[in-house]
Amino acid sequence: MRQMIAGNWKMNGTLAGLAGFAAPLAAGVDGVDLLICPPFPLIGPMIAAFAGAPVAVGAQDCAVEVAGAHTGDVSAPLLAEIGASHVILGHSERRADHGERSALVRDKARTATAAGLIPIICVGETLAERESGEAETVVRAQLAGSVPDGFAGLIAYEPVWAIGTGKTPTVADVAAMHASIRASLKKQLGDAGTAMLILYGGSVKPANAAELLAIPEVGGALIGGASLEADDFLAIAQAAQR
Ligand SMILES: O=C(CO)COP(=O)(O)O
Repeated sequence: MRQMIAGNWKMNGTLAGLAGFAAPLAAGVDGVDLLICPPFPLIGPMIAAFAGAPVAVGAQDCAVEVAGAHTGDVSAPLLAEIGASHVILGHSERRADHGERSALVRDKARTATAAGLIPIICVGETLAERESGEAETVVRAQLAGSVPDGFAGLIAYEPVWAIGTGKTPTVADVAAMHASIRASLKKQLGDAGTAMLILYGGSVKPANAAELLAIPEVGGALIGGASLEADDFLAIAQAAQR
């Protein structure tokens, strides 16, 4: 299966830095889908910087409503209109910082899909949940709540304790979680759940990418810190399975 290497810039990046970031990535990486999700104001300029390059540009969130009196929110139809292809939904930082619950993530996924965006729904357990042996139960519940019927998008498994910490789960733990997510998706979505890409996210770096990306049912990576430097992002993409 063709893997996707996606960057989540979070609240990082500058307009001044875009051209320097885009140039080394402009040729793409054969056999691998590339996506960068910068902050909202950089989406349009990044699409322009990657014009003609095989690199998609997406958003990190969208509103559940399509338009109206929602100060500070950004609508999925507008994101689609300016050329965004994907939208990350339910990232643990949005669940933690903005109180986003799974039901809202599910409704945002419906709105995004209707607008023509491809959602990437994030799930993942906290350290306390992992240490108490509840990781798979927590993630199953997040999937049941966040993934709408008929969903056509991607899932990203991001253990909260691995994000920005330099810690990663063991290969066996990633394999077990991705197998569990696959089983949930098949149960919820039938055939559509069989081929859906399940990305791994959390401290993916050039040094550990090959090992993580070779794990069965890992369909690619969602990368925070290491997506900010083109060389690191490219090195991770080159480690992807083809
Ligand atoms: O949250 C992440 C991507 O969405 C992962 O972030 P890091 O790669 O910085 O750990």
